[in-house]
Amino acid sequence: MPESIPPSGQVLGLEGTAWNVSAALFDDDLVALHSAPYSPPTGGIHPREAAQHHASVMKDVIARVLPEAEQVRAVAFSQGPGLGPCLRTVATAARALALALDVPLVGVNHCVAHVEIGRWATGFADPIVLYASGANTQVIGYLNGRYRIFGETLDIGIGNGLDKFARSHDLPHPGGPVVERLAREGSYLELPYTVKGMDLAFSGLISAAQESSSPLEDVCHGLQETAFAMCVEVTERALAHAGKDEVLLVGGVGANARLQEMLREMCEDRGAAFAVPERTYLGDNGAMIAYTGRIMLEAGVTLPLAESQVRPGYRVDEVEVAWRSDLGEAVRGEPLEGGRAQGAEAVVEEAGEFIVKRRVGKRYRNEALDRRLIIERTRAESRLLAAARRAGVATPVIREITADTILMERIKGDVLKYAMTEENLARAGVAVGRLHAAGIVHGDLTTSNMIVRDGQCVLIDFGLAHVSSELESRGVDLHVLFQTLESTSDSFAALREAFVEGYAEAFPGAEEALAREREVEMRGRYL
Ligand SMILES: C[C@@H](O)[C@H](NC(=O)OP(=O)(O)OC[C@H]1O[C@@H](n2cnc3c(N)ncnc32)[C@H](O)[C@@H]1O)C(=O)O
Ligand SMILES: Nc1ncnc2c1ncn2[C@@H]1O[C@H](COP(=O)(O)OP(=O)(O)OP(=O)(O)O)[C@@H](O)[C@H]1O
Ligand SMILES: [Fe+2]
Repeated sequence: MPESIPPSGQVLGLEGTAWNVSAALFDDDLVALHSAPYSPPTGGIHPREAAQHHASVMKDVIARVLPEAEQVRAVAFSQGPGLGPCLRTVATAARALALALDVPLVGVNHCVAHVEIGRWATGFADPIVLYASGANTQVIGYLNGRYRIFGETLDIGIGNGLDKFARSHDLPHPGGPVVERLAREGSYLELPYTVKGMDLAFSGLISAAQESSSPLEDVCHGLQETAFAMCVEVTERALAHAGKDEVLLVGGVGANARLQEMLREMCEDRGAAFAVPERTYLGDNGAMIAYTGRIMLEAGVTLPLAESQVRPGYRVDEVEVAWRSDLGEAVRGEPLEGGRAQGAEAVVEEAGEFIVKRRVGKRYRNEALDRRLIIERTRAESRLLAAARRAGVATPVIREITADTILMERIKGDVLKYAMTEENLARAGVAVGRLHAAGIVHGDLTTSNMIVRDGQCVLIDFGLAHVSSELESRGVDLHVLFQTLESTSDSFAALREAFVEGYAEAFPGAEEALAREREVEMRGRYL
């Protein structure tokens, strides 16, 4: 390790987690950037072949940017997540360079780098981030020194899904841009829509699209409308839940004009700001690693050689964000402020002892899909609120229902997200335990949807609820809640334990469901 870091100069950044080998130099601004993308001759990306490609072009890519450097202060590299063989190739090059130049190494989390270059390029301070790429689909927000995952895909990344779909129709790789082009010529087609709280799942949608016998343009159109509406819905839910007012789109799929348009419309309608970095900084690139390496270096974060092994499953929330001095805007605002609340789906208005919950049309959503979701969810909500009540779960009493509106009892109490005590979590555990024991799954178990009144946790917002005694549905239900807890509280472990106590008390099948939750959690930690 070098004695001291040169006080000025550039950080060299190396990216190569998957398809792109890219090197860049960054000081106060981008100084140089060069990339050598790998495109598989057939099929998708083969990790070992990609790594061979990376090894063969690495020297040239670095040689293209290095002459632009006056003084290299550090070598930053993508330490993970990504494909093991590719990561190892890049790490080897980075170590050799750092030794040769006698400068420190900086190990950058690839997902954090997507977010940081996005903040740099757009000037956003504290956004909710939709990170939509090949391997990842996550909704991320910053709180208390970490980037937290509010929600993410429970199976595959959206980009890989689009690529897989394209492959099944013998379309070239990457599939995303091809699907986008074809979708412009097609019209809407109904496909499965899967959202669970702030999480989502794409594999059912991709399989259905692959098996459809409708014209390819229509399938592409339907696929985009469905997949992107799911992404925008969970982003809006995170925005409403976290009380932030900026949305940043990053990752390769962020290049899609339709996805950008939908997010922009959602933000306009909510009064939030929306931005997307220019194309160069959206997909994998060396600039994001060089830039993030630089801000990490300035915060004193370097990586001893002995600890520089790659981390294929490195999660964004494992990184201690030492370079941000702010804490991030904590969950704020009052429930039903001014007698009105706007969730991700509905407008809720106070009416004396009642509230009126009306599901409003979403401008970003295809009209047919919009209508279908509003009707399905209003119907599910009224039916399952009542069923849960009959099973002894505290829920609001319903007074009147129309196709898009429910008039229900107003629950006067503390919304759990503003009252996260162990005692209240134990009460929430009892409520969810009773619900699961009755064969009902909530589908949107966030702390915004629980109100503590008279020592009891009342469950609201049953729009995504369904009847199910499947272990998987229960596991996912719990996972959605735990993820929300983890993303908004620093005392996650204790709160979770308190919840588990209440849950186990009320539900004989608790142990099995909790075991499945852990399995679901591990599945999210892919790559
Ligand atoms: C871990 C890392 O290696 C990985 N990288 C990655 O996925 O590459 P990225 O450049 O962020 O995104 C590539 C994906 O972005 C999609 N894509 C590119 N242009 C697109 C477009 N116009 N519409 C939809 N998808 C698009 C491609 O189909 C491909 O699946 C990641 O960030 O998850
Ligand atoms: N019966 C009720 N009594 C009191 N407050 C309520 C009631 N129903 C809803 N609210 C308030 O309105 C907010 C939004 O309601 P709800 O969660 O039902 O809407 P949504 O649009 O489905 O939300 P989401 O963003 O979770 O999809 C709640 O977080 C809560 O603060
Ligand atoms: Fe990426």
